[in-house]
Amino acid sequence: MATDTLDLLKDCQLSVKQVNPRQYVANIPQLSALEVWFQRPKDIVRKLLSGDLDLGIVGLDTASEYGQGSEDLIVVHEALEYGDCRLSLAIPKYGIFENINSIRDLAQMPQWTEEKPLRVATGFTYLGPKFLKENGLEHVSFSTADGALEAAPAMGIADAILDLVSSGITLKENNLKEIEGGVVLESQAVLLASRKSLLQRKGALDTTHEILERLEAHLRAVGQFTVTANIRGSSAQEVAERVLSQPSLSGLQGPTVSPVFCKRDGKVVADYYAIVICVPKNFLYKSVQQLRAIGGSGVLVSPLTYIFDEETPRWNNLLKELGL
Ligand SMILES: Nc1ncnc2c1ncn2[C@@H]1O[C@H](COP(=O)(O)OP(=O)(O)OP(=O)(O)O)[C@@H](O)[C@H]1O
Ligand SMILES: O=P(O)(O)OC[C@H]1O[C@H](OP(=O)(O)OP(=O)(O)O)[C@H](O)[C@@H]1O
Ligand SMILES: [Mg+2]
Repeated sequence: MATDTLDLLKDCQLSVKQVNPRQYVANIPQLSALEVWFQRPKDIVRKLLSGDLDLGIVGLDTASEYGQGSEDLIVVHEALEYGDCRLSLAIPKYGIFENINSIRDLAQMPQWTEEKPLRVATGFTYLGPKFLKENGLEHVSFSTADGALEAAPAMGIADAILDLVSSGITLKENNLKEIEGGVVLESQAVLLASRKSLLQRKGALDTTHEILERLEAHLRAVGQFTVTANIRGSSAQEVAERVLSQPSLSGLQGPTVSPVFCKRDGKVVADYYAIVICVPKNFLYKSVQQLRAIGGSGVLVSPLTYIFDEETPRWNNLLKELGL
């Protein structure tokens, strides 16, 4: 996730300057009051809790596992849109599990007793037991490892595993399957803060505000295109009405309509109007079709870099969360 994090910050014009890759401290020239430290994900959460870090970027899975519901940990941005994965329970496809397809089926298997519990291998020793208990699995024992958990059932070390799944390829290659109701949480990269830092450390809240604004402006923009087109019409009002009659053309705040002037018979007239709208990327083709349907021509599509709103909803949520 480190590379994706650096790429995201760069896209927000917050380039992290690291002297060399073996140095764990760096800076961001645009944010002079900030110091960047490269740490293992779990250590980032631990150091937020101990007060050694003010802000951190990790997966929600790591935040939940090592944050353990602490009141001092605040999720400032819950969807940085990378590091997508889920924490999920998986069992072998074969043997006694062949017809087990849900966590209910698993809980109802007669095999699990106090003497011979369901053996689960997981690195998530806080979330794992909590989840299985909440799902009615009484007789469970846990073992832990730092990686390659998918090997545990075939090695005879465990009956099930609880680990991160993204494409599902690792599970498939190891003859394992996920089951209905077995997802503990959906995860992606999040921006975390220490509540104490934001309330007590001078400048921490201002810096968080700036980072949050840049992240939101960038992430809002990546899903959109700016579309401009020329439309023949009798007035801006009439063109706007035609544009707004189409479901995919309303844009962020309705269309901008400007007259396109030309000189005819010595007079300056406007027969055409230029419209500018923002369009979600997945609606692009539909929007182009709708523009054509209302007489649009010369459709230009450009990427959007930032969308700065008046104020970001997440900033207001953060202030509320902090009681400010
Ligand atoms: N296969 C995956 N696809 C997408 N995201 C993943 C995947 N595996 C892990 N992640 C996300 O990346 C985060 C970091 O995982 P990763 O295993 O890369 O950390 P690490 O640097 O190896 O740390 P550690 O050594 O503590 O395991 C996870 O917490 C999770 O949010
Ligand atoms: O569903 P997939 O796309 O196959 O990805 C899932 C795998 O990715 C993670 O492992 P990682 O590569 O981080 O190795 P590790 O378990 O040794 O940390 C996770 O622990 C799974 O093993
Ligand atoms: Mg890992």
